[in-house]
Amino acid sequence: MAAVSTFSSPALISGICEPPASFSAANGWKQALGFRRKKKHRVISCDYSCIEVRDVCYRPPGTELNILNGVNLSLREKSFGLIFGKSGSGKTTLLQLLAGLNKPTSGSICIQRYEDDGQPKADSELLPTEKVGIVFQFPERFFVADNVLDEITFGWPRQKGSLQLKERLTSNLQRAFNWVGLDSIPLDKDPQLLSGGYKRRLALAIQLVQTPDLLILDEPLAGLDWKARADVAKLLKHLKKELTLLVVSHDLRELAALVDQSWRMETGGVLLAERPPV
Ligand SMILES: Nc1ncnc2c1ncn2[C@@H]1O[C@H](COP(=O)(O)OP(=O)(O)OP(=O)(O)O)[C@@H](O)[C@H]1O
Repeated sequence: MAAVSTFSSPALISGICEPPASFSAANGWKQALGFRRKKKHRVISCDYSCIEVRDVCYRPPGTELNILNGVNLSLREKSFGLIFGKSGSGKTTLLQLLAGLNKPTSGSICIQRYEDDGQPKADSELLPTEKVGIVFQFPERFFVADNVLDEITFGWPRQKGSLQLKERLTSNLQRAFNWVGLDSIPLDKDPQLLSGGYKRRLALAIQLVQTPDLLILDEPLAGLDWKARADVAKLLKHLKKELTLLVVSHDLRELAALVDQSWRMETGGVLLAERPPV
């Protein structure tokens, strides 16, 4: 499976510049042939993409009540989005829709590209779920292997024909370990013997190996001591330079400084743009 980035590349800078005067003089033949000096022209393109949740409602199959009611949000690439709100308001339900674990009852979840002046560029595309990573609350409870290497490669393809994909994942692995600061941990260490903070780093690395464009985190600081919480928050600050992060959390104080956009989920599954109350 080829990794195709659905997000726009970093700002492109292209320019058509005149050569220096001395160079032009040496090329007098241009004038002889009637070439005109081109006006200096520099184009800086800063088009960007947003993940957009559009009017999404969700009602679990066989139930009578919507958990989410007309949810809208737009999160710019390589930014940090935070959703907070009361327990039971529907935050995790929304994350599950974004990760493709359930389908909205109505509405859509898309990638929309924009020109640098904010005008939409062509039609939006549905968000490809293979470009979304999700780290659940207390991810260490789902560790299955007895060493770090087996844990991180647990979901990798086992078929013989998937050599190319495995090679790509292996090269991603080193980068993911560097990103999360796991490079000093022996690969044969039992994941259950890692500290709380390092277990979270491992859970992040497992997702980062797949090079997601959007990484979703449900309560990434829950259950950690103050030092590990500070370390994971610092790591998330670093990660948002590389990819888009959408986080559900009650730990607003630690995360407030990272937030680019935030929303409160109200009881009844309504989402309102709001700064975290810290
Ligand atoms: N499959 C389901 N069927 C019926 N109700 C459900 C289902 N899944 C979730 N709910 C209900 O939907 C509501 C929202 O749940 P959700 O887990 O999304 O809330 P939350 O905001 O993430 O809560 P918390 O902050 O406690 O994690 C809850 O009342 C929950 O009981």
